[in-house]
Formats: sequence, C-alpha cells, structure tokens
Amino acid sequence: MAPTLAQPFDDSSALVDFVINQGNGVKGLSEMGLKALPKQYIQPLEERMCMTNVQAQESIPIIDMSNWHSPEVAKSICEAASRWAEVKNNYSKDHSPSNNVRFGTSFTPQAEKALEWKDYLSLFYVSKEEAYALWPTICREQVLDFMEKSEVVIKQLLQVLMKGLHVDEVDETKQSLLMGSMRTNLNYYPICPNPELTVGVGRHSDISTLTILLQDEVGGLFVRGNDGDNWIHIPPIKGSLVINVGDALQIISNGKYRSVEHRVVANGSKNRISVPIFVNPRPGDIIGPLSELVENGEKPIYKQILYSDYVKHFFRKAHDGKKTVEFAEL
Ligand SMILES: O=C(O)CCC(=O)C(=O)O
Ligand SMILES: [Fe+2]
Repeated sequence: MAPTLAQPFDDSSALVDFVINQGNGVKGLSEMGLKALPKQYIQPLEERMCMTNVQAQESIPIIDMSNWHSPEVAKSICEAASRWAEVKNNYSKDHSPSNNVRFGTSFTPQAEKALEWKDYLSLFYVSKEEAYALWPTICREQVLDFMEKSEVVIKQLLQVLMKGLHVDEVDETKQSLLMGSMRTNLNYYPICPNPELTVGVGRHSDISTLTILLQDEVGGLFVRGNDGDNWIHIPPIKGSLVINVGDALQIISNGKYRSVEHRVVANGSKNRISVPIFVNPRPGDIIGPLSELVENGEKPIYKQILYSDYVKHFFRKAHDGKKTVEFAEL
C-alpha cells in the first residue's frame, strides 16, 4: 500500500506553494524530516526503477584522459554546488533577474503527473562577460573554472567524433554549432522518504551535443543498456567525468551517434550532488544533419530546425525517454 499522505501537505496547492512558489525545493521538504513521500511525488509503477532490470555485469567504457587534472576542481565545484542553496530564492522563475540563471525543482512541474525529487540551479553560458554580469557570486568562480578546464576535453572529444564522421576540419562555424553555448546545472538530490516510490530524474536523453557530468561519491545514475530493457549503473569513480551523447549530436550526425537514455534514482539515506555541463548549439542556431554527410549521398533522417524550438519542445512536456528526438524526424 502506498504510504499515507505526509501531514503538512494534504492540500496539493500548499505543497506546490511551499516547494515551487516559495522556492524551498525538495531540500525544504527533506529537511522537515517527513516520514512519508508526499503523494505528488509518487511515480507510476512503470517509471520507478525496478532493480531486477539492472545489469550488474555490464559497465560503460572508461577512457583515460591523462592530462586532465581534476581532483581539486571536482572538490571545489561540488562544494559550490552545495552552497548555492543559500541564494536560490533570488533565482526562482518569478524572481530571477535574468533568464540566464534559474533555480528550479523537479523538471517541468506544470506538465508532470508526478514530480521528481531534485532541485537545481541552472547557469546559461555564452561568454565570460555575461556570466560575470549575471551569475551569483557564491558559485560563479568555481563553475567558470570547471567549465574552462572541461573545455579542453570537450574540444578533443568533438574533434574525434567529427573525424569519425569523416569531417576532418572543425572550423569556427562548426565549433560554434557544436559548442556555441553551455548550460551548467548544479543538481541537488536531498534524502528522500520512500525513494523507491519516486525518481530523482525520470528517463530522458539530454538535448545537448555532449554532456560532461561530474558526480559526487553517492551514485544513482543509470543509463539504458544496448539491449533496450536493462539499466546500467554508472558508479562514481574518483577523478572521472561521465560523458553523454545528447540529441543535438544525434541530429547533427544524422543518427550515427545516438543520445543515451538515462535516469537517476532517489536516495533514502544520502544527499547527492551532480554537476552536468550541457554543451549546446546556440539558441538561434539551425541544427540538422551536417551538409558534409548529405553531400556524400546520405539520406537525411532529421530536418533542419531552430535549436531553441527543440529546447522549448523538450521543456514543454514531462520526461519521456527518447521521444524528444522524434520532434526533429523527417
Ligand atoms: O544527476 C545526474 O547524474 C544526471 C542528471 C541529469 O540527467 C540531468 O540533469 O540531465
Ligand atoms: Fe540528463
């Protein structure tokens, strides 16, 4: 039987008001010491993680990128990620002075049947100048440092991936298309009562070209295995980053590279922090299969679309696995 409704929020609008409007997030709920998960977070059975579908033997490739020295960056970014909570109320949807900085909770609460157990601060980046003008000082330096250090890896990865498509030169236009803007999220998953009834993040693929993700030592991220039915845990490895292919790269590569479906479970005993950098085209870019591929006689399977339209489509609906990319199909 589902647990009974947590007492302070038997009225749904009171919960929405506390978590979303007042900006307390799930952190606020968690710190109240609730004994049971509020019903708004109870996910339908098919969206909860079923441990019988976890492939214990399977793991993802681990690549040694020896010249990336990260332990200190990792430590300071995780610390910054835990401190942003102090300033979050200034950056909720109604209060944020700029669209570049947004505090939020769940994913798209207005479109979701069940909420997700996650708070985040999201920082949009096109230039250092803009970041200095708009980002909160409490985590600005650490996030910029993390992004700057990651940029080396991002450029290398994109270069190799383009070579794999027989695109040998990544000129400025191409580089801007692949990594012209970035978004760094500071994700916080507080301790959850009844974690098995909800999710940290529901099944989705990212809409980036690549996502570079730093996670703390708690764990809980799963990716869908190649057989389609099973989920593989991505164990935290000290000094490592998780790299995901996102939908934009799937579209640009005309389906050669495939975005990875992933999800995060909630945790009943530990708070978790993760820091993804979503490497994106710019909102005003038109994305579609690269002209080099089409000129080689390949049939395009995706249309040319405005990246900001793709982003809007993603955020208009609840998480729904790999469905988002169908929006770009021809
Ligand atoms: O927390 C994680 O490990 C992943 C988060 C995620 O998938 C996202 O923010 O898109
Ligand atoms: Fe993601």
